[in-house]
Amino acid sequence: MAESNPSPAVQAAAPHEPPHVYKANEGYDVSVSQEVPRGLAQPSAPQEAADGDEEDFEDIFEEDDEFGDDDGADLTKNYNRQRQLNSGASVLPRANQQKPAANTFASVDDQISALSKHAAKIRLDDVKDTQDRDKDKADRATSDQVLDQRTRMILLQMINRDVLGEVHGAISTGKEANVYGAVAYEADGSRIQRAVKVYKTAILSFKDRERYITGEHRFKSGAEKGNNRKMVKLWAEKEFRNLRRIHAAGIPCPEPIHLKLHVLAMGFLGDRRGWAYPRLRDATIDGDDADQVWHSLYLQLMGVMRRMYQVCRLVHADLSEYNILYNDKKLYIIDVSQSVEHDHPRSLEFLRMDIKNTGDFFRKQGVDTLSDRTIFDFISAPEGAVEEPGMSETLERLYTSRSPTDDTEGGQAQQEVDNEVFRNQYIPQTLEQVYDIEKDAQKIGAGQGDQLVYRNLLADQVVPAKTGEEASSEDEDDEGAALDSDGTDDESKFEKGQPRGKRFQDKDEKKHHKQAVKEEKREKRKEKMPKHVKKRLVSEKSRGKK
Ligand SMILES: Nc1ncnc2c1ncn2[C@@H]1O[C@H](COP(=O)(O)OP(=O)(O)OP(=O)(O)O)[C@@H](O)[C@H]1O
Ligand SMILES: [Mg+2]
Repeated sequence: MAESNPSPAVQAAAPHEPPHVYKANEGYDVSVSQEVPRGLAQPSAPQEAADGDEEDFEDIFEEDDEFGDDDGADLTKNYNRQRQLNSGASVLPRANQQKPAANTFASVDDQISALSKHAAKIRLDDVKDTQDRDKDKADRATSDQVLDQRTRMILLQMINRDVLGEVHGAISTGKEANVYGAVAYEADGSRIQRAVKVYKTAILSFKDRERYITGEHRFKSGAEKGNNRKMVKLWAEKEFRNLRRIHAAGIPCPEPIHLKLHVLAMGFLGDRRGWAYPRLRDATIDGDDADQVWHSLYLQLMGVMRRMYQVCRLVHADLSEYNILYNDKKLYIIDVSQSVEHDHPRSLEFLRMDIKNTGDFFRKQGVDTLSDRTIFDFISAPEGAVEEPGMSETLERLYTSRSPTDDTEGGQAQQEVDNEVFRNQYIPQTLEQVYDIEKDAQKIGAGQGDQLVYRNLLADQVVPAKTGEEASSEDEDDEGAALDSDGTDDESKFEKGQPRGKRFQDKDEKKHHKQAVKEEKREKRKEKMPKHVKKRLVSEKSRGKK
């Protein structure tokens, strides 16, 4: 029961709840008091205990999951399945028991020995750690990046399928994942660099990740504690899907190539010799035009955030100089496993935090930035360009339309105050969360709707509009129904690039339309068939079909 288990991680943001403590590159911090879920409370190493146990490799040799369509319902299904399995985790023998395994134990054995011929292609001693080049490499090679047997098997399988040719040492070893350099060979024998992100399957910090999953329709049933191997798999899947969306939108990021359980193969962002591009944090930008470059990088990044929001319908949720790589005046977005959809109950809070963190960084570089609120509006406004150079032009216009005092010292102090106010303002995500709806409605009525922080979201976020057809085909009152973002939200809409709801309509027109639909429904209700009669008819009909 939700009441008996009031874990902060599974609750949506309460109105006026202060933003959570944010740690760069780690996302939002959980309060120290938070209980560690059972099943996750175990020492962080070794990753897996089941070395040499064939049964433990079975899922590796199962048919690959389909990632053909980016359908939200799929993930929800996975999650529901996961939840059922987890609810009896200790008594249930194995996840896939009900399904006849494609591979018998013997064939798993055979496959393992067949793969062993590739063993020499995993060469982790070849370390290219760009983050800490001076750290004792040998040390890390022996402690941090030892692969567990399952991971090794997955990598061998990827080698066997020519997804990878060889796997080299770690580019980065972190708390939640290690990233390895790899190469693949094209049909003509040419080498391509790859990166392989291996999520750690026995880590405590994954408990924190629940907040990014809970409330998102793609993970409707909420993250389940317990079976962390499955959790990590879903987490990797989330990064893979998010990467695919971002990549498809033409935003610079690693190309998603292959995913197997907790191992994700992607395009390598780095030079031909295998050195990864530096994080923006470590980038050296000098020369006479350095200021100009920093300014244009700022515009570039704000544009990327807008495009991610409007085209991919995603908020990065851990965007900072740590999760952006830099090369040749271009920014690359990485680490998107925690990125959330529009309908996540905290997506706007995360967006605001992304704006703060990136803004802070550019301000430190001496860039004259726009206020957080201005950027928030720029990113969330449905109208306007969603590609370059249009987005940069919009930003430049925002600079010129600033009050003339803004770039003076006093103006900047004022901006800091404004930013602080904005950061503490409560942003509702749904109509239910609007604190004082009557007051806000009055504001809109008095033509002051522009003062609302969430004004750009009125069309499809706070008051998600349905199309006329959808709205009139429903029995319930439209407001109530419109509040639920149903789990069946079809992501193919996103792929076709269709606008969601009626956000592109004129505001007045929308109001009139809504009124008309309401009117129509009121009329309909008068001659509505009683529910019990309808039920009977429906069941008779369906029986007739059989
Ligand atoms: N596709 C890539 N090409 C080159 N380098 C990469 C790529 N992906 C990640 N890296 C490098 O690996 C580092 C860590 O990657 P990422 O941020 O995705 O992991 P993480 O989830 O932050 O891991 P952790 O939180 O455990 O540190 C990055 O800072 C970057 O240096
Ligand atoms: Mg990172």
